[in-house]
Amino acid sequence: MAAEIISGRDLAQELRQQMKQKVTELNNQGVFPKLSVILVGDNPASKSYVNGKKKACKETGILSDVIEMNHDTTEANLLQQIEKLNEDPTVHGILVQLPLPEQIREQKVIDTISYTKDVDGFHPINIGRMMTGEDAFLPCTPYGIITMLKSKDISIAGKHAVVVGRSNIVGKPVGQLLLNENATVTYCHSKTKNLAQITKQADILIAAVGKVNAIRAEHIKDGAVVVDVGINRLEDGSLTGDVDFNEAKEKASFITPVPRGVGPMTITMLLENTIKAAKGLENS
Ligand SMILES: NC(=O)C1=CN([C@@H]2O[C@H](COP(=O)(O)OP(=O)(O)OC[C@H]3O[C@@H](n4cnc5c(N)ncnc54)[C@H](OP(=O)(O)O)[C@@H]3O)[C@@H](O)[C@H]2O)C=CC1
Ligand SMILES: Nc1nc(=O)c2c([nH]1)NC[C@@H]1CN(c3ccc(C(=O)N[C@@H](CCC(=O)O)C(=O)O)cc3)C=[N+]21
Repeated sequence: MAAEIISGRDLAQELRQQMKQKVTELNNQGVFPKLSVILVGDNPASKSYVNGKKKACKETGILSDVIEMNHDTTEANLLQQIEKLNEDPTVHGILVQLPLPEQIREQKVIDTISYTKDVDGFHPINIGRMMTGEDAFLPCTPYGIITMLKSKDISIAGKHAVVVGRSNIVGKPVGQLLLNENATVTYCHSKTKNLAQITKQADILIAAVGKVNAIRAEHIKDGAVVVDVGINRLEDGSLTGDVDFNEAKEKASFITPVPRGVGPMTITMLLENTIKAAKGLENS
């Protein structure tokens, strides 16, 4: 059986259309949602992601501002810049593009962003609120994944979800959101033994590894839902995920492609979080 492909691009387009409306309504009330992105250094991949975010804001009527800082900028300088944005009432969302140069402590930066403007959902207060199920900014990639599953009426409650990867930005929070939806969740990582034996039990399999072909036919149960988060750039410049798509699509019931899968949904949820921030975290 060939899997149904879940197009993140199509869903993203549909949701962005609805968001335009929401932004217009806010504008009519004198509120102009604005995202400030800080980009440190000139990593080409980061630049390209930031451009994607800028373009998406523009399409939706959200104001955006990109602050570029030198590769050798100090941590103190960056923290000062964040404080300035924290205090600026015209700025609703703050995103510091990761990864950062090695002289800068990533966690220190995340902790400095006001949790009320933390549209990435990386601040410890938002992570804690996500765990307890209180209102929070949800991390964009995990939130996008849950939105994709729901758009296809894929039931999550009672399903065995296996997450391969345990980073703070993808693996851990996607497992938490699946748990919040009443899935039974298993995490795998680089120290996991017999990976295929565990992933083969998954009704919902999330691959967030960052390695080409980390997931192949042997890892997948017949009829599983396969979500490919990986973004790997091949030598010819093309993008591919963590899943061997051609093998997987023959076994899965649903599968997300790369590109045009989870990536566009990540950006869409960032827009959603920026609109939420403009309304005020506690009033949305
Ligand atoms: N589509 C999107 O919107 C986004 C895509 N990405 C992409 O998703 C991928 C993952 O990103 P991120 O979570 O930040 O990456 P990290 O490198 O932070 O995490 C990778 C995880 O995979 C685990 N891992 C590595 N090798 C193996 C293996 N052989 N078997 C099982 N687990 C393994 C690691 O284990 P351990 O913890 O033990 O080291 C780690 O937990 C990347 O390709 C990234 O580019 C990221 C963000 C957004
Ligand atoms: N503070 C912070 N927040 C992030 O959300 C964040 C980050 N740092 N650092 C890097 C990762 C990666 N990430 C992606 C977003 C969109 C696509 C995306 O739109 N991808 C398109 C392809 C884009 C292309 O062609 O280059 C697709 O998959 O179809 C990919 C990856 C967000 N991240």
